Amino acid sequence: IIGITNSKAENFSAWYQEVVLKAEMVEYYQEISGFFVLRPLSMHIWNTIRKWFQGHIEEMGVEETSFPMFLSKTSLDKEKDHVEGFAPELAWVERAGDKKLEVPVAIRPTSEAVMYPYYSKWIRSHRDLPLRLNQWNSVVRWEAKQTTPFLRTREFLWQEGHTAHLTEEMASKEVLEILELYAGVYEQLLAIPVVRGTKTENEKFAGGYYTTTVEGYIPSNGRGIQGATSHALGQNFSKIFHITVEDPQNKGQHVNVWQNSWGLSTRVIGVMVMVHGDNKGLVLPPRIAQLQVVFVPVGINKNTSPEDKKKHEDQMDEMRVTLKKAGVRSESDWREGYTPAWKFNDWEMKGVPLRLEFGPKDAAKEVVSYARRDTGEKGEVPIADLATKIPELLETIQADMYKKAEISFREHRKMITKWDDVLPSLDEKNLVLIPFCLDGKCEDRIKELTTRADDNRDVPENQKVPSMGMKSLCIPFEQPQVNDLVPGETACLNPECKGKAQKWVMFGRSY
Ligand SMILES: O=C(C[C@H]1NCCC[C@H]1O)Cn1cnc2c(c1=O)CCCC2
Ligand SMILES: [Mg+2]
Repeated sequence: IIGITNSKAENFSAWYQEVVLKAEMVEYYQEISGFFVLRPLSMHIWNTIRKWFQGHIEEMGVEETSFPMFLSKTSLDKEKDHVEGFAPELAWVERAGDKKLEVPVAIRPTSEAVMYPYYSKWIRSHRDLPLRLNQWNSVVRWEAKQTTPFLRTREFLWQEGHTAHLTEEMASKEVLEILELYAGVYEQLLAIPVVRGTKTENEKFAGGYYTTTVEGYIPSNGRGIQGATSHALGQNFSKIFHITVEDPQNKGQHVNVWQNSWGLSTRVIGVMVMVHGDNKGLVLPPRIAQLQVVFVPVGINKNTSPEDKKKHEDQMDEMRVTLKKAGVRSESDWREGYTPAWKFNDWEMKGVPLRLEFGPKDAAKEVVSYARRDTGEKGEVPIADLATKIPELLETIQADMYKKAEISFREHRKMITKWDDVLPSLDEKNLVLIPFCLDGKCEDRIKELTTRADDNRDVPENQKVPSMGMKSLCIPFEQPQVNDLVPGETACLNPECKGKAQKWVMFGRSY
């Protein structure tokens, strides 16, 4: 059978794996587990994101760089505090050919330790600031946990931006500019709403000063997912790597520069699949779809005369040219030996946003029949109006996909003021906003208190009650303006905590 055999609601993880494989997005790399091949459909999405993001950071004055993919043990040991937690994920090269390496080298899991010795060398005067470099590359993190395409892989493509500034103000301004671009990748390209906020002490990048993040929501399981992070590093790394400039305010004094680092990876593609996909397969937002429109000829069969078939083909080619001129990416499916219905299923599985059916009856009426992938809605467009109506329809699809996801996310963000309402709310696939004291120990306890002892009931997958506890996802920039939380007065929601709530914090089961 073609088409997706797993149901998204019944077995989400099996559905996901099946979709990314059958839609020809990825291939499992059989030779070594945890690695995947990205196929053209995925690379088109990644390249669309890259072009958009690259254009914006160039406007900001960010330049491109490319550093070696290996780092030496010596430079790694320099920042052992922040790396130590990650050491198990480092992949090492010990030998080249049959020669043992004097000093083993690690494959970069991220490039701070590779780049910052050179930041120290290049940044002498405050005139060298701001230094803003970004690189598009891949990194390796030898995950111990189960890997899954796009969401958790041992190698992934990303961009990593690393900047240095004279003052904390200049650095913090950029942190937010970049975060807004990350939100734009999700909201404008992938039709996915995200909540912007700050990570708590427990969840921030340990080597940094503070972390800002865009958080997504997966309706199928009600879990939160980190979308991308923009970190203020403070002066932590410039102290470790001695990146200083003479203070223009008072000569002779040296100040450590203020740094940021920011990253967005191919994980975004996995989020898009999970949020928009359905039981027929992928549903692609038109702005990132390699193929936006597929023409399928109908009503053509062995009784059709060769000249009629030829005429039909020419008309379809003409329509494709019209669409190409209007900036629409389309193909015609003339595959022999497959019924239109078979073709409809195939393109639906691959997520093509809009199908145009064209048969002799349509030709007679000088229309083309359309079917939207997101809603299934059908209709007709006069051939004469293609150049305007089809781009409009694609933008409508993009907007409707976003709207649907935004409503779903908004409806599943619950403000909770009674501790006993937390678990039931999580079990209804919600994220929760709770009055929280911001203390790391309290957060650890909240995770424990909301972890259900797995009683190993052998219930069917979709009734299996998730046992994981809730983590903090972010402190939303947009704090609910209600008086249920008076900072410093309202109690932290954790019943065991004596502390006072400082902020509404979004918690949830998460990836
Ligand atoms: O990578 C970062 C911070 C920063 N790196 C650059 C891009 C933005 C941001 O991700 C955090 N981090 C996550 N994961 C790991 C490391 C690590 O530093 C280092 C060791 C292996 C695993
Ligand atoms: Mg990790």
